[in-house]
Amino acid sequence: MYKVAIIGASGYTGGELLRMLLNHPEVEVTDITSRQYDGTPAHKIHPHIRDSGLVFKNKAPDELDADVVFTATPHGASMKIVPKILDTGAKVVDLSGDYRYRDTAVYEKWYGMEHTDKENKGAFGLPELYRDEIKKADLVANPGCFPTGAILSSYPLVKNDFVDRIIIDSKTGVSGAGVNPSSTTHYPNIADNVNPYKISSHRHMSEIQQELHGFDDVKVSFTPHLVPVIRGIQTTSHSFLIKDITVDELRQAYEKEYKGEYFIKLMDEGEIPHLSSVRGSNFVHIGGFEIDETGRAVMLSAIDNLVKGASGQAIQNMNILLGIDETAGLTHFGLHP
Ligand SMILES: NC(=O)C1=CN([C@@H]2O[C@H](COP(=O)(O)OP(=O)(O)OC[C@H]3O[C@@H](n4cnc5c(N)ncnc54)[C@H](OP(=O)(O)O)[C@@H]3O)[C@@H](O)[C@H]2O)C=CC1
Ligand SMILES: CC(=O)N[C@@H](CCC(=O)OP(=O)(O)O)C(=O)O
Repeated sequence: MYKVAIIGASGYTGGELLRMLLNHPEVEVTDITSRQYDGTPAHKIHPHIRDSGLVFKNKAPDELDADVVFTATPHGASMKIVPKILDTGAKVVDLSGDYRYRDTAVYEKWYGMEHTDKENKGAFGLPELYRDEIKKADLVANPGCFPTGAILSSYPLVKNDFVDRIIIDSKTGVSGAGVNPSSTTHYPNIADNVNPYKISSHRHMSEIQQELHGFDDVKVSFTPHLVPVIRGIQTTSHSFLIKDITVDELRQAYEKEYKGEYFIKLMDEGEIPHLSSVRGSNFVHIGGFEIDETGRAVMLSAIDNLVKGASGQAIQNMNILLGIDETAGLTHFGLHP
Protein backbone atom coordinates (compact mmCIF):
# COMPACT_ATOMS: atom_id res chain seq x y z
CA MET A 1 0.00 0.00 0.00
CA TYR A 2 1.25 3.52 -0.76
CA LYS A 3 1.17 6.02 2.09
CA VAL A 4 -0.68 9.31 1.61
CA ALA A 5 -1.22 12.35 3.82
CA ILE A 6 -3.57 15.34 3.64
CA ILE A 7 -2.63 18.83 4.80
CA GLY A 8 -5.71 20.99 5.41
CA ALA A 9 -7.79 17.86 6.03
CA SER A 10 -10.43 19.71 8.07
CA GLY A 11 -11.69 21.64 5.04
CA TYR A 12 -14.15 20.64 2.34
CA THR A 13 -11.68 19.29 -0.22
CA GLY A 14 -9.69 17.65 2.60
CA GLY A 15 -12.82 15.85 3.79
CA GLU A 16 -13.64 14.80 0.26
CA LEU A 17 -10.11 13.43 -0.21
CA LEU A 18 -10.52 11.44 2.96
CA ARG A 19 -13.91 10.04 1.88
CA MET A 20 -12.49 8.72 -1.36
CA LEU A 21 -8.98 7.72 -0.22
CA LEU A 22 -10.38 5.53 2.55
CA ASN A 23 -12.04 3.45 -0.19
CA HIS A 24 -9.01 3.43 -2.46
CA PRO A 25 -7.63 -0.08 -3.02
CA GLU A 26 -3.94 0.83 -3.15
CA VAL A 27 -3.34 3.58 -0.59
CA GLU A 28 -3.38 4.01 3.15
CA VAL A 29 -4.00 7.42 4.76
CA THR A 30 -1.22 7.89 7.29
CA ASP A 31 -1.59 11.52 8.36
CA ILE A 32 -4.34 14.15 8.32
CA THR A 33 -3.34 17.61 9.49
CA SER A 34 -5.24 20.49 11.01
CA ARG A 35 -3.94 23.40 13.04
CA GLN A 36 -7.19 24.11 14.90
CA TYR A 37 -8.32 20.50 15.51
CA ASP A 38 -5.06 18.96 16.75
CA GLY A 39 -5.96 15.74 18.63
CA THR A 40 -9.57 15.60 17.33
CA PRO A 41 -10.87 12.35 15.73
CA ALA A 42 -11.74 12.75 12.04
CA HIS A 43 -15.47 12.03 12.49
CA LYS A 44 -15.92 15.00 14.86
CA ILE A 45 -15.32 17.33 11.91
CA HIS A 46 -16.41 15.05 9.06
CA PRO A 47 -19.32 13.18 10.66
CA HIS A 48 -19.80 10.93 7.62
CA ILE A 49 -16.27 9.49 7.97
CA ARG A 50 -16.74 6.79 10.65
CA ASP A 51 -14.27 4.34 12.19
CA SER A 52 -11.25 5.53 10.23
CA GLY A 53 -9.13 5.59 13.37
CA LEU A 54 -7.61 8.83 12.06
CA VAL A 55 -7.00 11.82 14.32
CA PHE A 56 -6.10 15.33 13.12
CA LYS A 57 -2.56 16.34 14.04
CA ASN A 58 -0.94 19.74 13.76
CA LYS A 59 2.13 18.26 12.08
CA ALA A 60 4.77 20.17 10.16
CA PRO A 61 5.05 19.35 6.44
CA ASP A 62 8.40 17.59 6.94
CA GLU A 63 7.03 15.35 9.71
CA LEU A 64 4.61 13.47 7.47
CA ASP A 65 4.97 9.79 6.69
CA ALA A 66 3.85 9.65 3.06
CA ASP A 67 4.74 8.85 -0.54
CA VAL A 68 2.25 11.47 -1.76
CA VAL A 69 0.98 14.51 0.14
CA PHE A 70 -2.14 16.47 -0.81
CA THR A 71 -2.05 20.14 0.11
CA ALA A 72 -5.74 21.06 0.43
CA THR A 73 -4.81 24.53 1.64
CA PRO A 74 -5.61 28.07 0.49
CA HIS A 75 -3.51 29.80 -2.15
CA GLY A 76 -0.68 31.68 -0.50
CA ALA A 77 -0.42 28.94 2.18
CA SER A 78 0.44 26.15 -0.27
CA MET A 79 3.53 27.88 -1.65
CA LYS A 80 4.98 28.03 1.88
CA ILE A 81 4.27 24.34 2.57
CA VAL A 82 4.99 22.60 -0.74
CA PRO A 83 8.79 23.20 -0.92
CA LYS A 84 9.21 21.65 2.53
CA ILE A 85 7.36 18.50 1.47
CA LEU A 86 9.29 18.19 -1.78
CA ASP A 87 12.52 18.35 0.26
CA THR A 88 11.46 15.15 2.06
CA GLY A 89 11.25 13.30 -1.28
CA ALA A 90 7.46 12.91 -1.20
CA LYS A 91 5.40 13.87 -4.24
CA VAL A 92 2.77 16.58 -3.93
CA VAL A 93 -0.64 17.25 -5.41
CA ASP A 94 -1.52 20.85 -4.56
CA LEU A 95 -5.19 21.83 -4.76
CA SER A 96 -4.64 25.59 -4.64
CA GLY A 97 -3.89 28.01 -7.45
CA ASP A 98 -0.27 28.51 -6.38
CA TYR A 99 1.46 26.29 -8.95
CA ARG A 100 -0.99 26.39 -11.85
CA TYR A 101 0.65 29.21 -13.79
CA ARG A 102 3.53 28.76 -16.20
CA ASP A 103 4.37 32.42 -15.68
CA THR A 104 4.36 33.45 -12.02
CA ALA A 105 3.92 37.11 -13.09
CA VAL A 106 0.43 36.17 -14.28
CA TYR A 107 -0.24 34.55 -10.89
CA GLU A 108 0.99 37.66 -9.08
CA LYS A 109 -1.25 39.90 -11.17
CA TRP A 110 -4.44 37.84 -10.72
CA TYR A 111 -3.92 36.68 -7.15
CA GLY A 112 -2.58 40.05 -5.97
CA MET A 113 0.33 38.58 -4.04
CA GLU A 114 3.99 37.83 -4.48
CA HIS A 115 4.85 34.23 -5.38
CA THR A 116 7.48 33.14 -2.89
CA ASP A 117 8.38 29.81 -4.53
CA LYS A 118 9.41 30.51 -8.09
CA GLU A 119 11.73 27.48 -8.09
CA ASN A 120 9.22 24.62 -8.04
CA LYS A 121 7.05 24.23 -11.11
CA GLY A 122 3.92 22.10 -11.16
CA ALA A 123 2.59 19.99 -14.00
CA PHE A 124 -0.91 21.29 -14.78
CA GLY A 125 -3.06 18.52 -13.36
CA LEU A 126 -5.66 18.05 -16.04
CA PRO A 127 -4.92 14.41 -16.98
CA GLU A 128 -7.03 14.41 -20.14
CA LEU A 129 -4.66 17.06 -21.56
CA TYR A 130 -1.37 16.61 -19.71
CA ARG A 131 -1.09 12.93 -18.71
CA ASP A 132 2.52 12.56 -19.94
CA GLU A 133 3.77 15.63 -18.03
CA ILE A 134 1.97 14.52 -14.86
CA LYS A 135 3.60 11.05 -15.02
CA LYS A 136 7.06 12.62 -14.81
CA ALA A 137 6.27 15.28 -12.19
CA ASP A 138 7.06 15.55 -8.49
CA LEU A 139 4.52 18.34 -8.06
CA VAL A 140 1.09 18.46 -9.67
CA ALA A 141 -0.96 21.66 -9.67
CA ASN A 142 -4.56 20.50 -9.55
CA PRO A 143 -6.66 22.86 -11.70
CA GLY A 144 -9.37 25.14 -10.35
CA CYS A 145 -12.95 23.93 -10.28
CA PHE A 146 -14.31 26.36 -12.89
CA PRO A 147 -11.33 25.84 -15.23
CA THR A 148 -11.78 22.04 -15.17
CA GLY A 149 -15.34 22.19 -16.57
CA ALA A 150 -14.64 25.15 -18.82
CA ILE A 151 -11.40 23.90 -20.38
CA LEU A 152 -12.63 20.36 -21.02
CA SER A 153 -15.82 21.58 -22.68
CA SER A 154 -14.01 24.16 -24.83
CA TYR A 155 -10.70 22.50 -25.75
CA PRO A 156 -11.83 20.70 -28.95
CA LEU A 157 -13.39 23.96 -30.17
CA VAL A 158 -10.10 25.81 -30.05
CA LYS A 159 -7.83 22.91 -30.96
CA ASN A 160 -9.74 22.52 -34.23
CA ASP A 161 -9.75 26.29 -34.90
CA PHE A 162 -13.55 26.35 -34.90
CA VAL A 163 -13.64 29.51 -32.77
CA ASP A 164 -11.33 32.30 -31.58
CA ARG A 165 -13.46 33.80 -28.81
CA ILE A 166 -15.41 32.01 -26.11
CA ILE A 167 -17.83 33.38 -23.55
CA ILE A 168 -18.05 31.07 -20.57
CA ASP A 169 -20.89 31.31 -18.09
CA SER A 170 -20.72 29.09 -15.00
CA LYS A 171 -23.04 28.39 -12.07
CA THR A 172 -21.42 27.06 -8.95
CA GLY A 173 -22.55 25.45 -5.72
CA VAL A 174 -21.66 27.07 -2.42
CA SER A 175 -19.14 24.43 -1.27
CA GLY A 176 -16.76 26.04 -3.78
CA ALA A 177 -16.24 28.79 -1.22
CA GLY A 178 -14.79 26.40 1.39
CA VAL A 179 -15.75 25.48 4.93
CA ASN A 180 -15.68 28.94 6.53
CA PRO A 181 -18.99 30.83 6.38
CA SER A 182 -19.15 34.41 5.11
CA SER A 183 -21.83 36.96 4.25
CA THR A 184 -21.63 35.74 0.64
CA THR A 185 -22.52 32.20 1.65
CA HIS A 186 -25.01 33.16 4.38
CA TYR A 187 -28.30 31.29 3.74
CA PRO A 188 -30.63 34.32 3.32
CA ASN A 189 -28.22 35.82 0.81
CA ILE A 190 -27.95 32.75 -1.40
CA ALA A 191 -31.25 30.90 -1.04
CA ASP A 192 -33.80 31.67 -3.82
CA ASN A 193 -31.15 33.73 -5.52
CA VAL A 194 -28.61 33.73 -8.33
CA ASN A 195 -25.58 35.85 -7.56
CA PRO A 196 -23.19 36.74 -10.37
CA TYR A 197 -19.82 37.76 -8.91
CA LYS A 198 -16.45 39.04 -10.13
CA ILE A 199 -18.28 39.35 -13.42
CA SER A 200 -15.24 40.30 -15.48
CA SER A 201 -12.38 39.78 -13.05
CA HIS A 202 -12.48 36.27 -11.59
CA ARG A 203 -8.99 34.77 -11.30
CA HIS A 204 -10.05 31.59 -13.04
CA MET A 205 -10.43 33.55 -16.28
CA SER A 206 -6.64 33.78 -16.41
CA GLU A 207 -6.26 30.04 -15.78
CA ILE A 208 -8.74 29.15 -18.53
CA GLN A 209 -7.06 31.67 -20.81
CA GLN A 210 -3.64 30.13 -20.10
CA GLU A 211 -4.84 26.73 -21.29
CA LEU A 212 -6.82 27.87 -24.34
CA HIS A 213 -4.82 30.87 -25.47
CA GLY A 214 -2.06 28.89 -27.21
CA PHE A 215 -4.38 28.25 -30.10
CA ASP A 216 -4.19 31.34 -32.31
CA ASP A 217 -4.68 33.77 -29.45
CA VAL A 218 -8.10 32.57 -28.46
CA LYS A 219 -9.81 35.08 -26.19
CA VAL A 220 -11.77 33.90 -23.20
CA SER A 221 -14.42 35.73 -21.18
CA PHE A 222 -15.75 34.21 -17.98
CA THR A 223 -18.49 35.04 -15.48
CA PRO A 224 -19.32 32.89 -12.43
CA HIS A 225 -22.67 32.78 -10.62
CA LEU A 226 -23.34 31.44 -7.15
CA VAL A 227 -26.54 29.36 -7.09
CA PRO A 228 -28.32 27.77 -4.14
CA VAL A 229 -26.91 24.26 -4.49
CA ILE A 230 -24.21 22.68 -2.35
CA ARG A 231 -22.11 20.95 -4.99
CA GLY A 232 -21.53 21.23 -8.67
CA ILE A 233 -20.57 23.50 -11.53
CA GLN A 234 -22.72 23.86 -14.61
CA THR A 235 -20.97 25.64 -17.45
CA THR A 236 -22.42 27.01 -20.68
CA SER A 237 -20.02 28.27 -23.33
CA HIS A 238 -21.04 30.45 -26.24
CA SER A 239 -18.82 31.01 -29.24
CA PHE A 240 -19.33 32.18 -32.79
CA LEU A 241 -17.88 29.75 -35.30
CA ILE A 242 -15.15 30.98 -37.62
CA LYS A 243 -15.30 27.74 -39.66
CA ASP A 244 -18.32 26.47 -41.52
CA ILE A 245 -18.97 23.20 -39.73
CA THR A 246 -22.00 21.01 -39.15
CA VAL A 247 -23.29 19.78 -35.81
CA ASP A 248 -21.97 16.32 -36.73
CA GLU A 249 -18.48 17.71 -37.32
CA LEU A 250 -18.67 19.54 -34.00
CA ARG A 251 -19.56 16.34 -32.16
CA GLN A 252 -16.95 14.31 -34.04
CA ALA A 253 -14.21 16.69 -32.84
CA TYR A 254 -15.16 15.92 -29.24
CA GLU A 255 -15.46 12.18 -29.87
CA LYS A 256 -12.00 12.15 -31.41
CA GLU A 257 -10.39 14.23 -28.66
CA TYR A 258 -11.87 12.31 -25.75
CA LYS A 259 -11.87 8.78 -27.17
CA GLY A 260 -10.92 6.41 -24.36
CA GLU A 261 -11.15 9.06 -21.62
CA TYR A 262 -12.86 7.21 -18.80
CA PHE A 263 -14.09 10.25 -16.91
CA ILE A 264 -15.48 12.21 -19.87
CA LYS A 265 -18.98 11.32 -20.95
CA LEU A 266 -20.40 12.94 -24.08
CA MET A 267 -24.16 13.32 -23.91
CA ASP A 268 -26.46 11.98 -26.62
CA GLU A 269 -28.29 14.41 -28.91
CA GLY A 270 -30.71 16.55 -26.88
CA GLU A 271 -29.44 15.20 -23.56
CA ILE A 272 -28.47 17.90 -21.04
CA PRO A 273 -25.59 17.48 -18.55
CA HIS A 274 -27.05 17.86 -15.04
CA LEU A 275 -25.39 18.47 -11.69
CA SER A 276 -27.58 15.75 -10.23
CA SER A 277 -25.92 13.18 -12.50
CA VAL A 278 -22.32 13.97 -11.57
CA ARG A 279 -22.68 14.91 -7.89
CA GLY A 280 -20.23 12.84 -5.82
CA SER A 281 -18.48 11.45 -8.92
CA ASN A 282 -15.33 12.19 -10.87
CA PHE A 283 -17.16 12.27 -14.20
CA VAL A 284 -17.50 15.26 -16.52
CA HIS A 285 -20.68 15.31 -18.57
CA ILE A 286 -20.33 17.31 -21.78
CA GLY A 287 -23.29 18.18 -23.98
CA GLY A 288 -24.82 20.93 -26.04
CA PHE A 289 -23.34 20.32 -29.49
CA GLU A 290 -25.78 22.81 -30.96
CA ILE A 291 -25.28 25.56 -33.53
CA ASP A 292 -27.98 28.21 -33.87
CA GLU A 293 -28.97 30.33 -36.86
CA THR A 294 -26.46 33.03 -35.96
CA GLY A 295 -23.54 30.57 -36.07
CA ARG A 296 -23.26 30.36 -32.29
CA ALA A 297 -21.99 27.03 -30.97
CA VAL A 298 -23.30 26.18 -27.51
CA MET A 299 -21.48 23.68 -25.31
CA LEU A 300 -22.42 22.57 -21.80
CA SER A 301 -20.64 20.74 -19.01
CA ALA A 302 -21.40 19.55 -15.50
CA ILE A 303 -18.93 18.49 -12.82
CA ASP A 304 -18.88 18.16 -9.06
CA ASN A 305 -16.60 21.00 -7.91
CA LEU A 306 -15.36 18.94 -4.96
CA VAL A 307 -14.65 15.81 -7.02
CA LYS A 308 -13.56 16.31 -10.66
CA GLY A 309 -13.16 20.00 -9.75
CA ALA A 310 -10.83 19.23 -6.82
CA SER A 311 -10.33 16.06 -4.75
CA GLY A 312 -11.33 13.40 -7.29
CA GLN A 313 -9.08 14.93 -9.90
CA ALA A 314 -6.32 15.16 -7.26
CA ILE A 315 -6.66 11.39 -6.68
CA GLN A 316 -6.65 10.81 -10.44
CA ASN A 317 -3.36 12.74 -10.51
CA MET A 318 -2.01 10.74 -7.57
CA ASN A 319 -2.84 7.50 -9.42
CA ILE A 320 -0.84 8.74 -12.42
CA LEU A 321 2.10 9.80 -10.19
CA LEU A 322 2.13 6.35 -8.55
CA GLY A 323 1.84 4.54 -11.91
CA ILE A 324 -1.31 2.68 -10.87
CA ASP A 325 -4.69 2.43 -12.63
CA GLU A 326 -5.77 6.05 -13.21
CA THR A 327 -9.36 5.24 -12.27
CA ALA A 328 -8.56 3.46 -8.98
CA GLY A 329 -10.91 4.55 -6.20
CA LEU A 330 -12.86 6.80 -8.58
CA THR A 331 -15.18 4.64 -10.63
CA HIS A 332 -18.38 5.27 -8.69
CA PHE A 333 -21.24 7.07 -10.48
CA GLY A 334 -22.94 10.22 -9.18
CA LEU A 335 -25.69 10.51 -6.58
CA HIS A 336 -28.71 11.05 -8.83
CA PRO A 337 -31.33 12.32 -7.97
N1 LIG B 1 -13.96 24.04 -2.48
C1 LIG B 1 -13.79 23.78 -3.77
O1 LIG B 1 -14.75 23.46 -4.49
C2 LIG B 1 -12.44 23.87 -4.38
C3 LIG B 1 -11.34 24.31 -3.70
N2 LIG B 1 -10.13 24.38 -4.33
C4 LIG B 1 -8.94 24.83 -3.62
O2 LIG B 1 -8.53 23.82 -2.71
C5 LIG B 1 -7.97 24.42 -1.55
C6 LIG B 1 -8.77 23.97 -0.34
O3 LIG B 1 -10.11 24.36 -0.51
P1 LIG B 1 -11.26 24.04 0.52
O4 LIG B 1 -11.09 22.68 1.05
O5 LIG B 1 -12.52 24.42 -0.12
O6 LIG B 1 -10.89 25.09 1.66
P2 LIG B 1 -11.36 25.09 3.18
O7 LIG B 1 -11.30 26.49 3.63
O8 LIG B 1 -12.63 24.34 3.31
O9 LIG B 1 -10.21 24.26 3.92
C7 LIG B 1 -8.87 24.60 3.89
C8 LIG B 1 -8.20 24.04 5.13
O10 LIG B 1 -6.82 24.41 5.08
C9 LIG B 1 -6.35 24.65 6.40
N3 LIG B 1 -5.51 25.85 6.36
C10 LIG B 1 -5.92 27.13 6.13
N4 LIG B 1 -4.86 27.96 6.14
C11 LIG B 1 -3.77 27.17 6.37
C12 LIG B 1 -2.38 27.44 6.52
N5 LIG B 1 -1.91 28.69 6.41
N6 LIG B 1 -1.55 26.41 6.77
C13 LIG B 1 -2.03 25.15 6.89
N7 LIG B 1 -3.33 24.83 6.77
C14 LIG B 1 -4.19 25.84 6.51
C15 LIG B 1 -7.57 24.87 7.31
O11 LIG B 1 -7.54 23.88 8.31
P3 LIG B 1 -7.11 24.20 9.84
O12 LIG B 1 -7.49 25.63 10.12
O13 LIG B 1 -7.93 23.21 10.58
O14 LIG B 1 -5.64 23.95 9.88
C16 LIG B 1 -8.76 24.64 6.40
O15 LIG B 1 -9.71 23.75 6.96
C17 LIG B 1 -8.03 25.95 -1.77
O16 LIG B 1 -6.81 26.38 -2.31
C18 LIG B 1 -9.16 26.08 -2.77
O17 LIG B 1 -9.06 27.24 -3.52
C19 LIG B 1 -9.96 23.97 -5.61
C20 LIG B 1 -11.01 23.50 -6.34
C21 LIG B 1 -12.35 23.44 -5.78
C1 LIG C 1 -18.26 29.56 -4.81
C2 LIG C 1 -16.85 30.07 -4.74
O1 LIG C 1 -16.56 30.99 -4.01
N1 LIG C 1 -15.97 29.44 -5.50
C3 LIG C 1 -14.60 29.79 -5.50
C4 LIG C 1 -13.83 28.80 -6.33
C5 LIG C 1 -12.72 28.25 -5.51
C6 LIG C 1 -11.72 27.46 -6.28
O2 LIG C 1 -11.86 26.35 -6.62
O3 LIG C 1 -10.71 28.14 -6.68
P1 LIG C 1 -9.14 28.04 -6.50
O4 LIG C 1 -8.78 26.62 -6.26
O5 LIG C 1 -8.60 28.53 -7.75
O6 LIG C 1 -8.82 28.89 -5.35
C7 LIG C 1 -14.35 31.20 -6.04
O7 LIG C 1 -15.07 31.67 -6.88
O8 LIG C 1 -13.31 31.77 -5.65
